[in-house]
Parts: sequence; C-alpha cells; structure tokens
Amino acid sequence: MTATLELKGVVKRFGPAEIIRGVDLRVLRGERHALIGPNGAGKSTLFHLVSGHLRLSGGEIRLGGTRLDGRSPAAIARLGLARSFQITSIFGGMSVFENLRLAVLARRRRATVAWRLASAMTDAAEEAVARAEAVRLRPRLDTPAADLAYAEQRALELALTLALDPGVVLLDEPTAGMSAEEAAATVDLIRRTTEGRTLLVVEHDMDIVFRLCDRISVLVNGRVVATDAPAAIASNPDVRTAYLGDAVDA
Ligand SMILES: Nc1ncnc2c1ncn2[C@@H]1O[C@H](COP(=O)(O)OP(=O)(O)OP(=O)(O)O)[C@@H](O)[C@H]1O
Repeated sequence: MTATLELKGVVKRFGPAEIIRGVDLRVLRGERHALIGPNGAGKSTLFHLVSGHLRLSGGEIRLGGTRLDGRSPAAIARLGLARSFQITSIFGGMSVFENLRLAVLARRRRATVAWRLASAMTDAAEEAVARAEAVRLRPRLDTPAADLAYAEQRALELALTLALDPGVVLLDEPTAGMSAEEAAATVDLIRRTTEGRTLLVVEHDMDIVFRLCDRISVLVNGRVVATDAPAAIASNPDVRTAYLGDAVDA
C-alpha cells in the first residue's frame, strides 16, 4: 500500500529535552489511522510537527512524496493536509451558513483554473448548504455559530475542515468532552464525511479508536512502539504493559 503521509526519523527537542525521539510512521492512503499513547507521550507535539505549527529538530515528513517540514501551516493546508480544530476557526458571530460559505469560497479562490471551470456550475452557497446537511446542521443554518451546542460546534469545525477538500485530515480528540451518545454520533459522522480521505486521529477514548480506525500507532515516550490493526494492538504485550493495561481487559 502507498503511504500518503510519511514520517522518517522525526525528532523534536525543546531545549535539552528530546520529546520526539526518532519517529517513523506511514499513514496509508485512505486509511483511518489512530495515534494513541499515555499523557505526555508527545502526540500533540507530533501533530504540531505534521501540521507545520512546530519546526522539526531532525528527520523529515512527506505528503505524497512532497516534503512538508519547513513549510508554514497554510502552505501545508494548500498541499492537501488539513487539521481540524486548529487550522479552521469558527466565527461565533456568523451563522453556520456564513461560516461554511466563507470556507468554501476560500478554497475556491485558490483552486486551479481547471478546477474552477469544472465547478463553475456549483454555487458556493449551494455547496455550503450541502456541507451543513452532511454534518446534520441543516436545521441550524441561520444559527450564530456561538449559539450552537458543543457537539454541534465540533460538527461545524469538521465541516469547515472538509470544505478545504483535504486528502489528509488530522483530527485532534474529536470526541473529547462529549456524552457517550454524542461521541457515537460523531464517530458515525466522521466515518461518513471522510469516506475516501486519509485520517490521522489522536484520541484517548479506546472505544472510539477501536470503532473508528483501521490501524493504530502507539506512541510512548516520544517513540512509536507499535503500528498494527486494532485487534493486534489490543493483544500486543508491549503495548498492554506500556499503555493499555486494564482498558483492554474491561
Ligand atoms: N513548547 C514546549 N516546550 C517544552 N516542552 C514541551 C512543549 N510542548 C510540549 N512539551 C513537553 O512535551 C511532552 C509531550 O507533550 P505532548 O502535549 O505532545 O504530549 P501528549 O501525548 O499530547 O499528551 P496528552 O495526551 O496529555 O495531551 C510533555 O512532557 C510536555 O511537557
């Protein structure tokens, strides 16, 4: 399988502290890949490195063969990697519709001429409505984003990220702070709306990870100690010792 996102020997130091200590990671095209690990393992740091919010101390990151490291978050987003809940920001005073139309227009402005011609038939407003519909926010189109319930705001953030039409989507704890029902609905939403795209997800809830993802990488102490299918990760003795422990027995 082709790797779409590839990390080789990635190192990040903060002063004398080496937080990411030589990470190799291959995220395959079209897969949903989870990054798990104990608190402080370096998951957020790794996300910041991939999305261009932090500079590498060593190693390289490629997206479809193109070097990402050294580029700005905006340049990385233009290359097709979007990070939900970071790159996109909701404008609270604007309605759901206005937020989405703005994101759609922003993408179209930078689209190639060929793409513009192909899409000339579709109006940005129409696309904004369709994107709201996809995340079940159509009834809330005219609601100021600030007035949405928490789970609805997260759904809008997802829709705004997808409006960039990225090939690779990074999701940072997409169900954090949600009730069990909201989290289950969010997993369905993510599965449906990201069909055909590549996902890299940091998530603490093992139930969510096992339901959502095709493969899991386990980060411990700045190193990837295992990458495998969920069942293999659950029964990997090293992983159980390092991280999962009772969570798997439960
Ligand atoms: N800017 C920084 N300067 C110095 N140390 C940092 C910086 N950012 C993160 N760290 C340290 O790097 C380590 C890894 O942090 P990180 O937030 O990446 O872990 P994490 O796996 O995302 O943890 P959590 O699951 O708790 O969110 C921590 O020890 C943290 O204190």
